[in-house]
Amino acid sequence: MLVTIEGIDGSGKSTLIKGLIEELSDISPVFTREPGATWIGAQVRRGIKEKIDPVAEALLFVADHAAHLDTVIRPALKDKKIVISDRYTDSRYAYQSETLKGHLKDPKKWLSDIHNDWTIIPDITFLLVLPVDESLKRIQAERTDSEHFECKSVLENVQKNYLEQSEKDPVRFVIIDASKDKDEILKFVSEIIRQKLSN
Ligand SMILES: Nc1ncnc2c1ncn2[C@@H]1O[C@H](COP(=O)(O)OP(=O)(O)O)[C@@H](O)[C@H]1O
Ligand SMILES: Cc1cn([C@H]2C[C@H](O)[C@@H](COP(=O)(O)OP(=O)(O)O)O2)c(=O)[nH]c1=O
Repeated sequence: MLVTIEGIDGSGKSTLIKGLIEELSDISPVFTREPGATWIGAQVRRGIKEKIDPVAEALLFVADHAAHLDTVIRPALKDKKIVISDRYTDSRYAYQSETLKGHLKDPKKWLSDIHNDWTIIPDITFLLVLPVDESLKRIQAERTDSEHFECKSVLENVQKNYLEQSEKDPVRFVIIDASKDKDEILKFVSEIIRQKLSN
């Protein structure tokens, strides 16, 4: 089973994942992430830092996804493992629909077409939703250097793109009010994963 955790920067994904590692230790899921589970992911981070061309950056994210499927996701699913990924394809649709604006005629169509034949759709996606001002406050509280995605206007549209995605696939998406207490979110998410497993 493939579970993905999505949301804008600062929405609480890493915190939730840290909690799930403990909460779900009895069912030993494979925890992974995008970008970064593969060596290509390391180049993606370099690309973000160096503010490379948005099309090049998008293609690096897609290449990282292809390598991630090949080296982590497919083998784990084949072993009947539960896979939980911190970010996945919905991040691409949400963020690169923004960054590719003005560079491609129809970024959303391009992003959908480029994944279509080969990506693996998650079984369930938890989307952490939070007012952008709150997420920026959380990020500023803990980080010195911010990435080019981490600004109000971009994150407002990124969150809109996420919600648009969730409306297209209401069965797969579970919307989480990320302003709730982290332990309450953790309890809710781990219970849903267990329920889904027992179905
Ligand atoms: N439910 C929550 N309520 C309040 N603060 C939170 C909550 N979840 C995470 N945080 C804090 O917000 C900041 C960003 O959380 P993080 O999990 O790193 O977000 P993300 O991985 O989505 O960028 C951290 O300082 C974290 O402690
Ligand atoms: C996976 C992915 C991430 N991103 C962005 C989201 C983040 O701002 C940045 C780095 O991701 P990440 O390391 O998850 O940062 P954070 O912990 O702040 O969420 O890359 C994309 O733009 N497209 C993608 O496909």
